[in-house]
Amino acid sequence: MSQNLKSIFIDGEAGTTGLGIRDRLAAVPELTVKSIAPEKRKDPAARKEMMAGVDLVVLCLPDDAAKESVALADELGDGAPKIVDAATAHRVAPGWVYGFAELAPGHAAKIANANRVSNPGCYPTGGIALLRPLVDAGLLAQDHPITVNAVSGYSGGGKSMIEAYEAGTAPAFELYGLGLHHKHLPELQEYARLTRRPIFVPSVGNFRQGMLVSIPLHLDLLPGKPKAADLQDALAEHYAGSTYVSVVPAGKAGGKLEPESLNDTNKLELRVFGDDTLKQAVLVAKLDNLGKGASGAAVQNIRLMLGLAEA
Ligand SMILES: NC(=O)C1=CN([C@@H]2O[C@H](COP(=O)(O)OP(=O)(O)OC[C@H]3O[C@@H](n4cnc5c(N)ncnc54)[C@H](OP(=O)(O)O)[C@@H]3O)[C@@H](O)[C@H]2O)C=CC1
Ligand SMILES: CC(=O)N[C@@H](CCC(=O)OP(=O)(O)O)C(=O)O
Repeated sequence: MSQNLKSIFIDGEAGTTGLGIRDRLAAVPELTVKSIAPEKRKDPAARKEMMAGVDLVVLCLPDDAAKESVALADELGDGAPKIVDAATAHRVAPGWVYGFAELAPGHAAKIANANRVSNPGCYPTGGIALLRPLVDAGLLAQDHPITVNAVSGYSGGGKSMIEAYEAGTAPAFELYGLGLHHKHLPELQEYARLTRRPIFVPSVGNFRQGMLVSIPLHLDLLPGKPKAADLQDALAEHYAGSTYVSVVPAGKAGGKLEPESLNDTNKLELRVFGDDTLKQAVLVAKLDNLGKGASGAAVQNIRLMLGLAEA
């Protein structure tokens, strides 16, 4: 085995996101994954010892456990590994870089130079990807009243939701987050650069993985009254040359879109459906909630942070 292999510990390796990252990393010859004995996976001392011996730790844990792991890493001082946190815990926290490499020019370099990177939530990945370039281009006012609707496969809810759907005890389809305080709102608002809190209506359906995030817009309420093509052009310009994010002409979709075609990839597709006569448009992002929405993005960030070329 080469001396130059970089080592990674996945804290929470047995969970949905952890397993997805482990499978993806198995295909990366420059990296080796160090695993903890199953009976010690919740033992803080054993986790700290693992962290001391690796270049990077990925946290695939509930928020409280992720915060505990960061405290354990802090105790290692200069010997602390780099951290990618897949939980929600540090997504708008000071000192952390948000792990959406395509956010803005130069952002991938910020991730590459960071010691602590928070992996984005699945829904915000789609919402921010659609909104941020339009805000940056001046096509969308920061205080515009935005509504984000989304549907996710049930794997987005982790082990317990997967078990409920696979046991047949969960509903075929469900709206949730109707208390208007979904945990993804802070990062969505912050990294889309919105000054007005968006309304976010997520839903989950009886399919394992895949996701659509959609944002309706009245074009005559936007600065300069753009046409749908202007929004598409701005997105296409922002993502030109991107390996994983593409802007797809909506005409090909025939007014319909299903959520599963990007499953098991790290891809994100953006579309602008519109009717200029009606002065209306719907922006839609499609991604795999377990891919670009979780494990795929984590591996993209790990590669950047450990100096590996884009896969
Ligand atoms: N599923 C998804 O699409 C996404 C999830 N995430 C985030 O990733 C994190 C993990 O989610 P997900 O993989 O879905 O969750 P899962 O419930 O599938 O997995 C969580 C894992 O963490 C383990 N765990 C819990 N507490 C501790 C602890 N104190 N020490 C060590 N291990 C612990 C669990 O073990 P046990 O089961 O034995 O309790 C389980 O193996 C969450 O913060 C989630 O928000 C991020 C992006 C997408
Ligand atoms: C269907 C479902 O329940 N989805 C999860 C989000 C999954 C996800 O990606 O959120 P994190 O990245 O923040 O874990 C939810 O809405 O809480």
